[in-house]
Amino acid sequence: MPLHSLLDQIRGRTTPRLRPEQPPPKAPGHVASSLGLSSIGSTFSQLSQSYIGSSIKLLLLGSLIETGRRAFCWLIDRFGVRYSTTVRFTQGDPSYEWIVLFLTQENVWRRSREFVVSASNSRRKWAVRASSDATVKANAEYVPTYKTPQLFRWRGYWVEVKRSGNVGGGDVDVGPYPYPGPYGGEAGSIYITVYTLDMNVLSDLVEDARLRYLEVNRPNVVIHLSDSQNHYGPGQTWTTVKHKIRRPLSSIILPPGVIDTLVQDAQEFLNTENWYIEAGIPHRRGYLLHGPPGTGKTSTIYALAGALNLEIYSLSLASHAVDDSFLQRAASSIPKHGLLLIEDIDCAFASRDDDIYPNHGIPHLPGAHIPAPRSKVTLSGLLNVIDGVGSEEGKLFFATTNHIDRLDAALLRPGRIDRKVAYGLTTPAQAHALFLRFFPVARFPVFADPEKATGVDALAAAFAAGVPEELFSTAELQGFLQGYKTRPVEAAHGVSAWVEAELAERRERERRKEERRRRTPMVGVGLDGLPLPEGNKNV
Ligand SMILES: Nc1ncnc2c1ncn2[C@@H]1O[C@H](COP(=O)(O)OP(=O)(O)OP(=O)(O)O)[C@@H](O)[C@H]1O
Repeated sequence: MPLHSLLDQIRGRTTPRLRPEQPPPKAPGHVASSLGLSSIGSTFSQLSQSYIGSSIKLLLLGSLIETGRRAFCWLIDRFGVRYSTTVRFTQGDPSYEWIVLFLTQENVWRRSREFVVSASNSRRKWAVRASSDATVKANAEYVPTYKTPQLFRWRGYWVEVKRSGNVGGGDVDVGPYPYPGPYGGEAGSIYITVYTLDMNVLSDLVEDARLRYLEVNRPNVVIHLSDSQNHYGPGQTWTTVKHKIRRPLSSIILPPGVIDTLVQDAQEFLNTENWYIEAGIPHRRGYLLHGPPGTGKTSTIYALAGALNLEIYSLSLASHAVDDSFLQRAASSIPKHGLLLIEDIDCAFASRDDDIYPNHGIPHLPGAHIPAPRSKVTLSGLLNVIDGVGSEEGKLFFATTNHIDRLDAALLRPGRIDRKVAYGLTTPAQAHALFLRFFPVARFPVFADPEKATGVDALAAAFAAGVPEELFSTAELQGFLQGYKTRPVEAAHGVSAWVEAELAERRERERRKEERRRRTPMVGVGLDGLPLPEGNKNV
């Protein structure tokens, strides 16, 4: 160690020694500014280093999270697609009714938080009762708006239910079911998703829904109606469902054997599908019930459907919404063993004299010409439907008419109409039976008429004798008897006077009709030889 350094150490002071490589000291002012800049610079560089570092870290973290989220969604999607099955039930299809009932029974919407309150409706099945108080129950129902998806357990599986479809303008559910109803809007759909690997679970669920529906409707006949083409938008056909209490076959009063033969025939048809297949004959059967109004044609079909457990799909060709393509669609959406009913089938092919002698209940003004309604359905369109073109087999087809003579021979040929059943005005035997249906012996004392010591059977005979043979329909007699629900004696004695009054009224109606016809200016003679009223020149 050099001597001066050693001396410095001994003195206890250290004098900075300039190393030869260090730059010479600068002026005091210059040093200060140099020192400030460098600290700012270093602070800035430190800051920017930490900022960029944090940003990068954040970026990495965000990317990691997003990637994780996407991977998770992907997994969920994969899981959803692979391990769940979804089906859609669209309103207008019969299966929609099954699922509505099923969900109601499962009380799926009990956690709904948005309701439309409505007055009680005996037909509504789709409501939640908010109170256990019987009087409240009877007066108001809470119909869920069904917006939120609901999860529920069925036989140990998780099932999710969702609903779609707008509700005609406002978001209000109207009518007995949670779908738009006659207020427009698209058809409602219900989506059911079952979370399971087993595909059969879903079909089991649908079958369960169907069986419950059949069970609930056992005391009823289910009638699907096709009100209008645009009811729920294109594709929707059977838009309304009605439930009628099943009518016993014995309540239909017809000549002996008529109804039994009909039921046996339909039952045999349903039981012999294989025979039809082996014989190469299309498995369908057509029936035409014809005769005057009010003689029991429709009642027979309802009672038969009830006895054979069939659902009725009824449509009217008079509706202007029904054309060939609609008819085809409607017929092909009827499930197997459904009964297609076309009432008043002749109205599709109105004859020329309809304009002169309207039977549609439209009062004719003197001299006025009101054209009879014409259907948009063509004969060939109707024949295609009856032939079952494009639709499943195993269906019964029933038609009714008051004018069999107006029907085209092509429509009546076997294979289309296999059985024709004629209905007539009431015979004395039918009048007798009708009286006893109103006043059964069991409910009325042995001597219903104590003065003459006669029972209801004798009164029924007197009633039948007072009704001229085949002049009145059963519906007309039923109307008369309804005025005497608990008074068989008055009913039996009063029928002759009623008959007189009815016949006098008919004569008067005929007279007025004849007079109107005479006053209506005629312009020629139609192809059928009948006079044509003004406005009918081109017919
Ligand atoms: N043969 C019958 N047996 C029992 N009830 C009958 C009979 N005919 C008519 N009725 C009663 O009359 C009413 C009308 O009957 P329904 O509608 O079956 O007659 P319809 O022949 O189909 O008439 P339309 O040709 O006008 O459609 C029903 O209430 C039904 O109970």
